[in-house]
Amino acid sequence: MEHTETGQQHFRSVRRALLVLIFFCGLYFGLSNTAHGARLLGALELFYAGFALLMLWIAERTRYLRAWLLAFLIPFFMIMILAMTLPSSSRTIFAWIQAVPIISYMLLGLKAGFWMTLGFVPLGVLAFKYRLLMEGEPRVFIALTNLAVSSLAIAILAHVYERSRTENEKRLSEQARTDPLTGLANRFKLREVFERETAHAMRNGSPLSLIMLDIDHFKRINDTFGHDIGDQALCHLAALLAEPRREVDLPCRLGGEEFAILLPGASLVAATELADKLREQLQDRPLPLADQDLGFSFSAGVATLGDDGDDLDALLQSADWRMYQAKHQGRNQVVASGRQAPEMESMDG
Ligand SMILES: Nc1nc2c(ncn2[C@@H]2O[C@H](COP(=O)(O)OP(=O)(O)OP(=O)(O)O)[C@@H](O)[C@H]2O)c(=O)[nH]1
Repeated sequence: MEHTETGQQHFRSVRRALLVLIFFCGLYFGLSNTAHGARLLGALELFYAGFALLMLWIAERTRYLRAWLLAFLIPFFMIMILAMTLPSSSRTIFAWIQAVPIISYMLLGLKAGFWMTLGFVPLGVLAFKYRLLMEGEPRVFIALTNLAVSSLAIAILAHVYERSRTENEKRLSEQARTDPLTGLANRFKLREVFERETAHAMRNGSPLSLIMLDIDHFKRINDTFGHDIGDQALCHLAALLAEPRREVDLPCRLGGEEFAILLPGASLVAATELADKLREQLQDRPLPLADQDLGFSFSAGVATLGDDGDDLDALLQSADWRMYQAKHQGRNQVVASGRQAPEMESMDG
């Protein structure tokens, strides 16, 4: 199941609604069955009304929600099917078979929803057949077909709905992590990947470095050639940064004409060499325009995990300071040493 913020909110609202519904149904049927003498069934239904209330409370607190939901739903469906086979229960109880796919997909998501539906809907249909035969129903086939086909239709709809919902959510979540102009990752994704890669680097004692780069005199490009050509220059550089190297490298656009590349496994020296190589490649590869080639350059600062800080902000700060140092020294160059992030300086000094 997706774990985006919107996905979590959707899942939470659906879960609350279904659990509240199960609570009220359990309460109503529990009381009514008890009043009509079906004490065991009534007691089980009242128990489940209480369990649904407890689940509402647990769901907000547990780290093992999926396991709790399975522990809630599997006996719930088993009791439902057991109730169907009892001669004392009303035959209309079989309408609940159709709720199995909805409850399963909405509470458990696509995969677990599919397996729960596949397990319990046929069981419910079999229970219905048993009940019809027990009661000497003359038109068993047509009654069974009605229940099986309507349950299948609901199962298919629940599956298609849940699949397209998760796909849409995935697409939206990808969009939120992508810079719309260049198609590179944005700051949000950089932070996400940084957290993951830092944990990995610290576990394995491997290096991790960051290059930050900024196009030189970009305002001049905009002013001279227009904003559209400025955008083309940004995309041109983005394409160069995105050229395949190692799969773990993450080029991203931080905003405006500022870019960064996260380099898991790369030392400061290796990252500096890469920044310099990219700088030379950009010089050899100007942006082709209709009547001329537009050459431009960038200045870059490089920082590395550990020596320049342990979090992204510290690394960005060091790399940013060095990048501006490169600008002051005449632009079109890479700086990999000099002032560190303030907390690192105070540790050193
Ligand atoms: N075309 C285009 N321009 C942008 C975009 N985002 C920011 N800019 C422009 O980028 C320019 C940045 O200019 P400055 O910050 O002065 O930097 P610079 O001209 O590159 O000068 P130095 O960094 O000192 O070399 C501004 O003119 C912004 O309007 C964008 O998405 N597209």
